[in-house]
Amino acid sequence: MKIVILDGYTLNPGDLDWAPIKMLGEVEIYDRSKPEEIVERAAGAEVVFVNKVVLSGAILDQLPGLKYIGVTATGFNNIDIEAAKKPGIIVTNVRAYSSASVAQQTFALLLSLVNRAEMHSQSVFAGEWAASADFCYWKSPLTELAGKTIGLIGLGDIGSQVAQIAIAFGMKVIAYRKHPKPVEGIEMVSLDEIFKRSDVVSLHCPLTDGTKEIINKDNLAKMKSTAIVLNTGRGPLIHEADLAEALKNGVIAGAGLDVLSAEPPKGDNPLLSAPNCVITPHVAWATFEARKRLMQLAAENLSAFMKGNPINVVS
Ligand SMILES: NC(=O)C1=CN([C@@H]2O[C@H](COP(=O)(O)OP(=O)(O)OC[C@H]3O[C@@H](n4cnc5c(N)ncnc54)[C@H](OP(=O)(O)O)[C@@H]3O)[C@@H](O)[C@H]2O)C=CC1
Ligand SMILES: O=C(O)C(=O)CO
Repeated sequence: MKIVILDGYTLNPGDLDWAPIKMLGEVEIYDRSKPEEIVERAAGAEVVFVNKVVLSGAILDQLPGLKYIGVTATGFNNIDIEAAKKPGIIVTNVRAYSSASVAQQTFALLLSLVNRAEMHSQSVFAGEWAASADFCYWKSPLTELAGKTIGLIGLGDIGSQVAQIAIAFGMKVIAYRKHPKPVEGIEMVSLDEIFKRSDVVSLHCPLTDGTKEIINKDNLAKMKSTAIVLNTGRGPLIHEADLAEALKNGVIAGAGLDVLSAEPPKGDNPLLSAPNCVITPHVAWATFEARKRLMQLAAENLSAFMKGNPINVVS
């Protein structure tokens, strides 16, 4: 069975072993593939693995031999699922491999906004503490999380772990999800209440037609002027120009983002020059531990498919 990995570099830049997948067939590995390279590279393959390569209907139409797409990620918004269904291509994703890592990064972003450890450290190393008249000083207001309300949009594998950390910080957790059901210690609320009541709004839902640009001018206007938006989900969950304006005009106080609408971003992305905005380059998933699990689970997905009992099929 010919297996083509179209964008393998970010999963395994050299610190992991492809062995779990190599055991399952004849594997061709590409670090990255440009859109115009996909069809030629995947031609004749029954299996392709992609992380962020976009497999549109137009591309899938040109791959008649393809039987299986293994997404080496949780989010699968880069695949045209309806187009894959027509010829019966099975698409699988990998759930929960990085939930702890993403929840950790969510708080890394939040703490970087409310404590500014890096900014203060840079100031100390620039000599400002040595020159200070007082034993302490701060360069930006510091905020205690205990007692604050965090509003989660999405309460699945990642949102649930974020909730546990928030509770450990003494925060009140409110949440909105697609299929609301009671969860101990968390108040389920409407989307409107998330925006109105939260000191921190954190996005943990998939990117779909229903969630695209859920952070927009109208919803930002409902938020407290002291509120923070966190996004470790997908960039297009946010209307970026609206968020940049809101940060500039003090409509909200800050944003911590691990994802942007285009990755890598274009130089003119308005968030790159927005105030009180912390951005990391889509690293939430990328701990060694999570990538190692991802490799193993992606191979297990393919193995189950090859045995005729596919698991983690997305629809
Ligand atoms: N930055 C990074 O490195 C990573 C980012 N991600 C992103 O995080 C997302 C979430 O991952 P994960 O928690 O594992 O996924 P899950 O499928 O476990 O959870 C998704 C949650 O989103 C909710 N949801 C779905 N549609 C809507 C909607 N229209 N409105 C509100 N809530 C909705 C679901 O609701 P319900 O449970 O009621 O159905 C569920 O609670 C992924 O889709 C991916 O895009 C994932 C991994 C790494
Ligand atoms: O797993 C995911 O959804 C990620 O974004 C990491 O590739």
